[in-house]
Amino acid sequence: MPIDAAKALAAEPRSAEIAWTRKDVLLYHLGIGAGVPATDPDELRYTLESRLHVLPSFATVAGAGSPDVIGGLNAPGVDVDLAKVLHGGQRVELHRPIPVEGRATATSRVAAVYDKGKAAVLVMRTEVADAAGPLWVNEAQIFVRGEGGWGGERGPSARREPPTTAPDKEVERPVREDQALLYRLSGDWNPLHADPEFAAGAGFDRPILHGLCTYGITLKAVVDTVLGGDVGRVRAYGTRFAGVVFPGETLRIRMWTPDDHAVRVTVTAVERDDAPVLADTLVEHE
Ligand SMILES: CCCCCCC[C@@H](O)CC(=O)SCCNC(=O)CCNC(=O)[C@H](O)C(C)(C)COP(=O)(O)OP(=O)(O)OC[C@H]1O[C@@H](n2cnc3c(N)ncnc32)[C@H](O)[C@@H]1OP(=O)(O)O
Repeated sequence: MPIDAAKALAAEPRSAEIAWTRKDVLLYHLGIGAGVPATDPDELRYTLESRLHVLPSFATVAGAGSPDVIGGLNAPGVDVDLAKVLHGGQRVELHRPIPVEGRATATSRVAAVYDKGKAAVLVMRTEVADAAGPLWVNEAQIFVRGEGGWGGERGPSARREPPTTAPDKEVERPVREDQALLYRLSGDWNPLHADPEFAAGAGFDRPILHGLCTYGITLKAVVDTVLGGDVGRVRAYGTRFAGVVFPGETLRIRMWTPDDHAVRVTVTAVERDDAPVLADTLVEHE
């Protein structure tokens, strides 16, 4: 059985030591499109080690590749075909700003397994702490096509309507043709994002962008547009991946600021009649 929900949920949390350097942070920032224009002082805080601040979505890649971290798919009771996997959603909660380099312990477990009939949704939760205390919590929702139907709990519904009022801010962000090739160097080597044959086997005309790359591009746009470029103001950031992005497309990022502590966001693909890309997206901030 590819997903044994009972076994996955009963498994003890697993811990792994993770570490990251300024170089990892710089590479991540380039992978989500930072540094354009290269000499813009506002960009240098993402690209120059002497001025470096860490975009909080770096939490999703810090320590990526560490074999004991089950935030990826190596969890007990989970044995799925990578070609059936899509990233369904992501939430990061920050306890404090992420240091530009660090060592920490990541503790991961499968927090929920939902049976959507034609698909399964796995919820992977990872808590990260260093010697000074808790740093962040990651929760990833992983959508596994063709794996439902065992009679399990259906879980919450993802269907919600976007805001109907005009946004307070709107920006466009072009996605480079080689964005996924850069982004994957931060640790997600899934061939779905680079290998045309693998992508075709998964049902796509060409490789698609990592969901977490769109996630990072969007958070940077919100921080730069609404939060005065201050990454330290972000408290939490959640989204649902509502549709694929192809490298080379343009993202339209719309922002609503209903109060002093939240930014609601939608992201659409401009060249495909504003097809939804990110939905149910909220940045909570100071
Ligand atoms: C650490 C992190 C580990 C990362 C692992 C992943 C590795 C990465 O390399 C992989 C990626 O980056 S993939 C790229 C990013 N993701 C995407 O592009 C997915 C985009 N979304 C889609 O294609 C569809 O919304 C799709 C296909 C997701 C759903 O569309 P439909 O099949 O049409 O579903 P629908 O009929 O609308 O709904 C069926 C039930 O599922 C729930 N649901 C829908 N979208 C969801 C989503 N995104 N996440 C979670 N649940 C979702 C619906 O609510 C519905 O359930 P219910 O009937 O109970 O409401």
